[in-house]
Amino acid sequence: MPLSERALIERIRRRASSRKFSAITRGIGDDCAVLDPPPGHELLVTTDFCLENVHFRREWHPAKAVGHRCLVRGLSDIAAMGGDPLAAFLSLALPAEIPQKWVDGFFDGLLALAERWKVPLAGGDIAQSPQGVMADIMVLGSVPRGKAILRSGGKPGDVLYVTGTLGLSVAALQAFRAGKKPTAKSTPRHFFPDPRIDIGRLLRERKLATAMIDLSDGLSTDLSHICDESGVGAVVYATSVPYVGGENGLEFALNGGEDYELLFTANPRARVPKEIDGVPVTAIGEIVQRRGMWLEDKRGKVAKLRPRGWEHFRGEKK
Ligand SMILES: Nc1ncnc2c1ncn2[C@@H]1O[C@H](COP(=O)(O)OP(=O)(O)O)[C@@H](O)[C@H]1O
Ligand SMILES: Cc1ncc(C[n+]2csc(CCOP(=O)(O)OP(=O)(O)O)c2C)c(N)n1
Ligand SMILES: [Mg+2]
Repeated sequence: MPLSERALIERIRRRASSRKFSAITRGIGDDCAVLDPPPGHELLVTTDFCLENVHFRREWHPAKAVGHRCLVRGLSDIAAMGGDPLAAFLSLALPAEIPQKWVDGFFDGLLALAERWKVPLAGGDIAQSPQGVMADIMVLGSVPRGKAILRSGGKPGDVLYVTGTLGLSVAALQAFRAGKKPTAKSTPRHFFPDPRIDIGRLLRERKLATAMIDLSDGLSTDLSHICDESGVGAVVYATSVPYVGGENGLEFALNGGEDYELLFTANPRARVPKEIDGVPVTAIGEIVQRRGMWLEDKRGKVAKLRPRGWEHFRGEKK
């Protein structure tokens, strides 16, 4: 059984004290939080569910990793716009039978990541859930007016880039399904992914990216969002996609999901660094005028690339 609603909110309030943040006039404790965004900036707002047995399993994921991954989902969206996070809000529904120890672990993970990126938890809601933990994270961010990097800016001829190494997160899930016990040590990118906020900001500041998205559903599906919004197509070079070997390596990289890396397009003349903050930045393809997506293999053979990443309502499959 968790603490009472009142006691729980008091505990969160104590732990999440947002006094030291200049953008927060009023944090936890009133009807609304009062925010004071930097002058000349626009607000970014994103919200994402984190649901038991959809996004995590209590028997697979330590509470700390669940809290961390919950906040990462929002921070990664802010990164994908080239923005800086301002404040986070958490709506949390807990089943009556959950131990307070689990709840404390969840906040350990969430607040450690919030601290690392200096994002105050400035409000939220608590309710009893009829079944399973349900967390909805909302993150507000800011970006200089008119400078957000949209999904819609891709142009034919642009080069397609991705940060990091893909497919590691889904590989950990597959290991769980096979009865193995992957750990944060063996697969940190699954349990404790770091959001690519600094990279997103640098790409915006240096005007390098023309379009950007974070990889939550999987490269094939998230690339289709860039293509749809930009009104373009794309060719991906299979041999360039950064993944760790293994028979399913490429499949995991293309369709796995929850990589929380950045996928972006850039003008071919843009000087995109090969590495940013120790994270590799790899050219994996190009944007073309013709709508659709194609995968080119090492012999130059081209096949249709379909969006086969994560989709809710398609039944559990990965
Ligand atoms: N229930 C909803 N009501 C309104 N807008 C929604 C809803 N669900 C998703 N959206 C919007 O649809 C767009 C795509 O959502 P989604 O694919 O979940 O993005 P992401 O992968 O960044 O979370 C976003 O602009 C999101 O805000
Ligand atoms: C128990 C469990 N099963 C499956 C997955 C895999 N999974 C769940 S949701 C998802 C995709 C991302 O989630 P979504 O809610 O679509 O995020 P969004 O695109 O809205 O950011 C993946 C790969 C998981 N993380 N945990
Ligand atoms: Mg979403």
